[in-house]
Amino acid sequence: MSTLLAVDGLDVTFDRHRVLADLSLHVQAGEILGIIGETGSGKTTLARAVVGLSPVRAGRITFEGTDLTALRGKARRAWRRAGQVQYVFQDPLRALDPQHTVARIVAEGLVVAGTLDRAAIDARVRAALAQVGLDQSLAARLPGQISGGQRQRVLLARAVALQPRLLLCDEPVSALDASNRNHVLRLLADLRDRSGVTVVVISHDLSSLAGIADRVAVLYGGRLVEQGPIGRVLSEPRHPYTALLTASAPSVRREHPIPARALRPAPDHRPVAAFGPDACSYASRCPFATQACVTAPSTAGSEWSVACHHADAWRSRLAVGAMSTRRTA
Ligand SMILES: Nc1ncnc2c1ncn2[C@@H]1O[C@H](COP(=O)(O)OP(=O)(O)OP(=O)(O)O)[C@@H](O)[C@H]1O
Repeated sequence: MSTLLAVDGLDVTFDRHRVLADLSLHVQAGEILGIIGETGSGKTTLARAVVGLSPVRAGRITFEGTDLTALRGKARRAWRRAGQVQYVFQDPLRALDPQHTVARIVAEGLVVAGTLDRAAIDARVRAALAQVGLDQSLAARLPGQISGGQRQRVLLARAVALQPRLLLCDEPVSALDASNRNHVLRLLADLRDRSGVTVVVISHDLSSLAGIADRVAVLYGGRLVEQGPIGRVLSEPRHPYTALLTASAPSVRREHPIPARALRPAPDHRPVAAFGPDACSYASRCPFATQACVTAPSTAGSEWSVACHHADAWRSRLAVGAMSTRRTA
């Protein structure tokens, strides 16, 4: 597989608050990459940086060899209009103009791109609706006249109409009930399988990603703490935060034997050092942190990488009592 999107050493700062710190992540062509992390960890900021909506202070974002962070003015607008990367917003109701019909919404990007005539645009809209499993009869409806699951599909149809190379889906199922959630996740996998589009799915719910992603990247406090093939990461996490996430997710918990309790600091736990802005982002919450963690660890490994000074040792320090599985985690 070749690298489609490369993020290297990315720093994003809002009003002196460093939201992403030295973040590097590569997305391979044709894969589904899940990005997981708790609220505020920087997932949306990362996706928005890729489409030029976050203030990048340092680092590079390269898409198929084009340095997006260096694009300015006309070149930037032309690249955007071409629609190679589509960001699918988190909240369908807010992202859809309530006054526009579904057909007009799905056609929007094609009209802006200006490369197709009306008949070709209409054909693309029909194809996009079919691709996301929406009946053509919905084309004349307004967003307020369709269900939440259908609205999410309209957002996807608007994105796929542009035949993008990369779809960045921000929490695509968080507003949906369980059955709609599965449908939309399945749909993303189908889109990838049928058209070869590369998909990045952002979620704070590991269970949503477990069934569809090839690889997963774990963010904590604006830093990448682990990334690798999803099956291996879930069954044998190398970062204590990933281990806690997997232990806390009911659908994946059975795959790995450490109870969540063993991965949280004991009530009498005192951090060993004052952890400043250069420390490991997880240090103050980590039961295994030591003086070494006052500096952020670099990510080691390529196919499966982890940013933890104690990646090879923390398991041996798990308290034996806390490993008992008799009490629920
Ligand atoms: N425009 C902004 N101005 C100031 N701070 C911002 C802005 N956008 C995001 N932040 C801050 O950046 C941090 C990361 O936010 P972000 O939305 O990227 O997190 P997230 O992981 O996507 O969270 P969630 O799962 O809740 O969507 C938060 O502390 C947030 O308050």
